[in-house]
Amino acid sequence: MHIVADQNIPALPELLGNVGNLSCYTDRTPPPELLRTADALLVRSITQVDETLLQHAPQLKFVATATIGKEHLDSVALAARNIQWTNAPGCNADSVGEYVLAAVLHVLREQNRLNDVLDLDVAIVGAGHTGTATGQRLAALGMNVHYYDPPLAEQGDTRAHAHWQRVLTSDIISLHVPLTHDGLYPTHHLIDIETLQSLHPGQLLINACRGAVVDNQAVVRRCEQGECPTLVFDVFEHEPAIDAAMLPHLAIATPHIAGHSLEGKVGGAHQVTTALCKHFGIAFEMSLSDVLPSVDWRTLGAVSIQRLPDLAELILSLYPIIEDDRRLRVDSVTAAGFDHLRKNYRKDNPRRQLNNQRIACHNAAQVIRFRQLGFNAYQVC
Ligand SMILES: NC(=O)C1=CN([C@@H]2O[C@H](COP(=O)(O)OP(=O)(O)OC[C@H]3O[C@@H](n4cnc5c(N)ncnc54)[C@H](O)[C@@H]3O)[C@@H](O)[C@H]2O)C=CC1
Ligand SMILES: O=C(O)C(=O)[C@H](O)COP(=O)(O)O
Repeated sequence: MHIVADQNIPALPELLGNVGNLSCYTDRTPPPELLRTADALLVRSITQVDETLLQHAPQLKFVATATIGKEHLDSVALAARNIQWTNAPGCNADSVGEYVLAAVLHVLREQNRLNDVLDLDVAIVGAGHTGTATGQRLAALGMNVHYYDPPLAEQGDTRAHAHWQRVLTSDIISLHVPLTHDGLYPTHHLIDIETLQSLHPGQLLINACRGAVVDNQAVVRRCEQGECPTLVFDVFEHEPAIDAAMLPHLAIATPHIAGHSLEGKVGGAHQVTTALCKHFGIAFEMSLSDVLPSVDWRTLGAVSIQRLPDLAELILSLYPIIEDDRRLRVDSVTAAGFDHLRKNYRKDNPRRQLNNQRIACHNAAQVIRFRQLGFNAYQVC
């Protein structure tokens, strides 16, 4: 079997072992000479799998994306050729949760508002894998988290509501929806100029889902009026050709790396390998921990969860999100620079998740809160 894969999907040589011959491509689109003999194709979110690509792949039987997002796969074109496909649901949800946690702590610290957390309302827009991972962490800080998700509310999910006005009046609004253009609740330009006009400087809007969920031109227009909300964007319309005019208005801007912890990326690779083997009827028994590089465990004494400055200091020392912002502003405002930064994201020092940090706690309540934040917490006598 010939498997063609994006070179930036980690651990594939170990995972695929003897499953087939692996060829990797480095650009956004795999070259036709590789596609010609491909039986399976493994991609990331930057590869458009559409009729143009499929025309070059007459033998293709299976496509998987090692990402949560799947709008880059043309399901109609794939179905027309009877090609099975899948994404990797939830693979990097904890990574996104940690990204938003770090972003919120950074912004509140800069604004001298860390002591206000118990008064802050958080609207999570989209209560799926990434929204839930994010909401859990912000609730652990003591914030009042609610979930706006009309499709889930309709299905009777009691966590979810459908009150957009409640979103607009929240102190923090964090977006976690797929990019959709049709259906009852399309998300393309969900945040438009009208919405942006209604937000004020005390509010924080975070986009770590897809760029086009927010109208980027409207952001520039809104910010030029002044008195705009604080903005944190990991994703942009028209990536990798982002609108540089937006950057000065963003408190944190990063190159679509919210899901790029090593655990998130290797998790995606593991999920697509499992799906590929299942599709072709091949036995596959490797677990994620077989391929995830181990870390040197560190045991930290629990900082008091009530002392937010200490907790913020700890989390931001483990994931200094502002370094990702600086790299984008310095290196990557061109399309080539943006892509380069993503491909080489922390190559020498991969971002590891907080569950690699052991926290010694003195009571059960502390253990629960630290675990909700994502740490590997345990109780000492
Ligand atoms: N920046 C990054 O690195 C990453 C970005 N993403 C993006 O985040 C998106 C969400 O990921 P997950 O939470 O894992 O997806 P999910 O499929 O688990 O959850 C999405 C939720 O959004 C809800 N939803 C759909 N339309 C909505 C609307 N108009 N208003 C409110 N809620 C709506 C759905 O009912 C669902 O519960 C992905 O589709 C992907 O595009 C995901 C991972 C990493
Ligand atoms: O999972 C998703 O959806 C994402 O957006 C990824 O985390 C980032 O995309 P890739 O860089 O992995 O294509």
